[in-house]
Amino acid sequence: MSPRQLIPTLIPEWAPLSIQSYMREGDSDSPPVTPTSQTSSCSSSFSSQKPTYSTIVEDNMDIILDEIRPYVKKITASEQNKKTINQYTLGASAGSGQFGYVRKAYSSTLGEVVAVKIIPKKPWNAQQFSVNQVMRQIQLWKSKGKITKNMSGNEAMRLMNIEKCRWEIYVASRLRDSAHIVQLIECLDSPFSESIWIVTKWCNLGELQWRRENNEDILPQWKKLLTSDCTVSKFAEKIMEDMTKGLQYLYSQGCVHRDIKPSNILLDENEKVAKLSDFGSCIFTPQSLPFTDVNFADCFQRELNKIVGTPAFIAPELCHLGNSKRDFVTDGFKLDIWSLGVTLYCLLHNELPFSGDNEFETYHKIMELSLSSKINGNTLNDFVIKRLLEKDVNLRIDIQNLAKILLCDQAEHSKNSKQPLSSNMIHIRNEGPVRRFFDRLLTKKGKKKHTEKVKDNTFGSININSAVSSHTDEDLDKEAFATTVLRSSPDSSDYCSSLEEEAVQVTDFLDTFCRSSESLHNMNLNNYKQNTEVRTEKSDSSSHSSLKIPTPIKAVIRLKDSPKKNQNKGHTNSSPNKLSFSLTNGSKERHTVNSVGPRKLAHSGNILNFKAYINPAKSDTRETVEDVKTYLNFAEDG
Ligand SMILES: Nc1ncnc2c1ncn2[C@@H]1O[C@H](COP(=O)(O)OP(=O)(O)OP(=O)(O)O)[C@@H](O)[C@H]1O
Repeated sequence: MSPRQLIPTLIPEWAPLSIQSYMREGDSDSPPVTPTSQTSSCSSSFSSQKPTYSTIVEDNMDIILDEIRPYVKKITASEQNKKTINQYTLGASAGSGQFGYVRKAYSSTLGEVVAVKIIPKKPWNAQQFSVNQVMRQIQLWKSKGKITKNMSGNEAMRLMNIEKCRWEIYVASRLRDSAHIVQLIECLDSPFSESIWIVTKWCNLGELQWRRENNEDILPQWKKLLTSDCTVSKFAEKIMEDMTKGLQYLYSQGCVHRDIKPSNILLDENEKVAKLSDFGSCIFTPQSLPFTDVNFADCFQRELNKIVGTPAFIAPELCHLGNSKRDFVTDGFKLDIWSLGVTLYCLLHNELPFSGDNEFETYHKIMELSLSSKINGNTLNDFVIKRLLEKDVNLRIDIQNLAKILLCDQAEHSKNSKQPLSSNMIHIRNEGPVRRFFDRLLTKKGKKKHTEKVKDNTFGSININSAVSSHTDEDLDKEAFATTVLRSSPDSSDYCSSLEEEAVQVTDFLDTFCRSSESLHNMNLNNYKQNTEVRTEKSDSSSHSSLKIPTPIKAVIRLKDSPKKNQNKGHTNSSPNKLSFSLTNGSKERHTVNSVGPRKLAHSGNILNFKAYINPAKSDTRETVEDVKTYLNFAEDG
């Protein structure tokens, strides 16, 4: 009987043989090669490749592994029919994402229902990694001496996918101390398991839904979270409160989420709380990671300027593709504030604020379309539009101020009531701090009716009169905004005296992590949906697929879903499904990319969209080789 083949695992020492054939003899325990210590013996042009956030993380994977080890348990018992695995009895499917599917399960040790996310090690979505990405990764591993022999694309993709899971688990393990984050319980894996199993707390109401037939409809899910007197506005306030707490916690950990949207917010009826989930796009500031690198600050900065997330929720400062305003992002935390603003807007208006026929049109609207016509005198709505959906990143409210403004009443409450305010109680209360905040704001408005220009820091500098009664952006006193948003005003003590004045310090906001699971959202989702066996009724109300890609380059590589491909099935060989290649140098990579050919590329709608976006004056409907080059160059710079 031939021995069972070992499959790579989260914990490398569990399946040493599986990668041994790619490693230099006796090299498996050698320290990681840092970008700066690369030797000139690496013939590939990749040896001089600029370090990125992800390469730095990868170089320090040993440290990441040490951190996640306590959470990774070996699969010791599982049934063939997949009804049980270790102490978990699996139940119904709860939904699926781009990389795996989620099942409800019962934990006999915890005595409670949990969620189990099952991620196949070999990506089931063949488009999760582009050919380009896989080739680069193989070259990188080669240049660092981590592999010596050629590796098949499939094998590389599997290792890349496992590495992506390690990061996601690491992030989740760092974010376990907040009631507003979906908590990681543990992960299961073994050298014989085709999948990685991530166990988290169960959120019985599922992802946040927002689309409804009529604007004033209250969704059943909402009523379960906010049991009494649920209105659209009150529900949105509740989400704002919980998400502010969630983001405040992320900020305290130096973590930028980068994919805040309704489908990444899960609702828990028992705790009456909304929680943030899906940490695959998260990045930590260099200061908050347990390793250093001389290039880290720069790489973080570059990573922050990549388009990662979900197009409709991406902040305007990221949408300046291909022009001088790129590299605009220095404060990653404000990207999340914007996305929260979009989420709240969806709840309040039952529509996306910015939505185009393709991602580039969406970006254009995000940058150019004013929401001033949506200012309607509703305090919450106007606050969201003026402060969270402020296009100028310098004027947008930051998380410290948002938390200070919205949550200070809660701190006062706990101080005054002497009653310990458990997190559950906070959420069960009908009159949450946000409600009281807005009520108070309205009262204040009445009191200050005659004040010319109210410098009221309850709103972190918002001009109360204009926030409540004016209907245009022009009425905003931006200068007052800027000064009060950017510094913490002593006047705010009036309402926030019980709060710690100092937010947790994150020394600077440079840089990022290059997510290895880059994907172009539309193509990915379609393809994935075709591939997956698990079909669940995923609410259309909130499902917007993430763009886990710094650039649109995947459209070049992924021809699978292009109109041309549909007409002519002869392109299957260019599909990443069929990846089986090995590379020795960068020029060959170019060849491979070019061999896809401009003619075929001309059928990728995304290139045309990209072209129109970069140069709206040119209205031709055909791509030239130059267009493709521009596209690739842009992607390379991404
Ligand atoms: N802890 C949980 N409790 C309850 N339901 C969950 C939980 N985690 C996930 N789900 C359900 O499973 C679905 C899929 O979750 P998953 O995290 O795999 O994907 P996603 O976040 O929607 O997408 P992607 O990972 O592609 O960005 C969710 O939309 C949600 O409905």
